[in-house]
Amino acid sequence: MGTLHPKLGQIPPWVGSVADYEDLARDRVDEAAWAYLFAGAADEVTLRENCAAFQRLRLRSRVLQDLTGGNTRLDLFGQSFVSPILLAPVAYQALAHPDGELATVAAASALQTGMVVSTQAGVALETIAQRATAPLWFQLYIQPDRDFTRALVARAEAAGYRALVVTVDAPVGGLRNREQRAGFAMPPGLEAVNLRGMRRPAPSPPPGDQMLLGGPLMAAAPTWADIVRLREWTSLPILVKGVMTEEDARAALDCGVDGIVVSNHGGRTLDTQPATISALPAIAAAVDGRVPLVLDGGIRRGSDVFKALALGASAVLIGRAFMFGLAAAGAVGVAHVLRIIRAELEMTMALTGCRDLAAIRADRVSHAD
Ligand SMILES: Cc1cc2nc3c(=O)[nH]c(=O)nc-3n(C[C@H](O)[C@H](O)[C@H](O)COP(=O)(O)O)c2cc1C
Ligand SMILES: O=C(O)C(=O)c1ccccc1
Repeated sequence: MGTLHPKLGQIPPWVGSVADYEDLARDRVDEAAWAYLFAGAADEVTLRENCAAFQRLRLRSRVLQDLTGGNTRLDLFGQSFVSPILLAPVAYQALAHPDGELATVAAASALQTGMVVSTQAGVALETIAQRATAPLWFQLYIQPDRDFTRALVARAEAAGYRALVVTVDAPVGGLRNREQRAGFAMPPGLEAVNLRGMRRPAPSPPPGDQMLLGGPLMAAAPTWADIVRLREWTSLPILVKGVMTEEDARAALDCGVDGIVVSNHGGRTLDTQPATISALPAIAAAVDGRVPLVLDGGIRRGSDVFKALALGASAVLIGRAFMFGLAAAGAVGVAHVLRIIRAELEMTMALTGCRDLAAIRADRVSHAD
């Protein structure tokens, strides 16, 4: 976590966009933590493409529309949200700012924004819930110890979490060369407190020609059968996070999920996957409105949120965007980033002639030629 930057928390007057917060954050976070927090896998093709693909889309504005009574309200699983922008699950937020998840939940509460809390949070899920006055969802990594996993789900339910977001795209951590080059090591004192007391698989014997496949990690990795079992463990809505193909969207529907998060983990796991916004239309066509879709990856502007909604998402998660705010200025930075993206979304809606989220349809977006 290093030493505190002397200006941590001060926000200069020129800061007005997520990109500005990125500049500020880069200045205020030590290099190794920066590499951990913001790197992508391998050559970072997907990391860049998530953003670039939004920038290739063009808006089609309709003018002189009646915008009376305009709003960004959203109802999902019977829960009401003031905007379709939720905070993505991000592990170990104290790497960005000493207040970590507690700063994020304060900002989410102040702005009535939904927050998805990571299994790998550095603060107990119950403590975060006690601080929250906005809807919380719990991100679940299914653990090798399934009994422990079941107890974790029960804890989240008891603490008042209102949905489970099961991340399925990272049975093994991504290869992040930028992080390796920076020599990142987890600082002492930061741990996955929610997983304390869990049995861990014995370390594997020295491998022969097998390094990963055939080892204990992969043998314990979740499968679709675990999603079916999860359905029996909880009455909470279940979303699977990390779907990038129509085939997997159909498999998720077959398991009875309540929602799908179209995500490539922000380009942190498998590099050279397409941008999420490029994968969305085919997935939306396959799902055909049976469950809501949530998209994350590359959202840095309110116009990106708009494009995701136009192409079939009901809501989006932002990851790095709020983490830039957290790293630069703690809770105030997260709240400011949320205000910025929300204001940009409202302006985009006003200027494209969309009074509410239902008006944001595919005809408002085209591909740049
Ligand atoms: C530092 C960091 C830690 C993350 N930790 C988790 C996690 O614990 N669980 C999870 O499902 N996704 C995790 N993610 C992925 C995010 O939930 C999200 O999918 C991604 O950040 C979206 O892309 P964006 O950062 O471009 O908005 C993490 C992302 C970052 C940048
Ligand atoms: O870094 C990540 O993206 C992530 O999801 C994760 C998973 C396990 C431990 C820490 C972070």
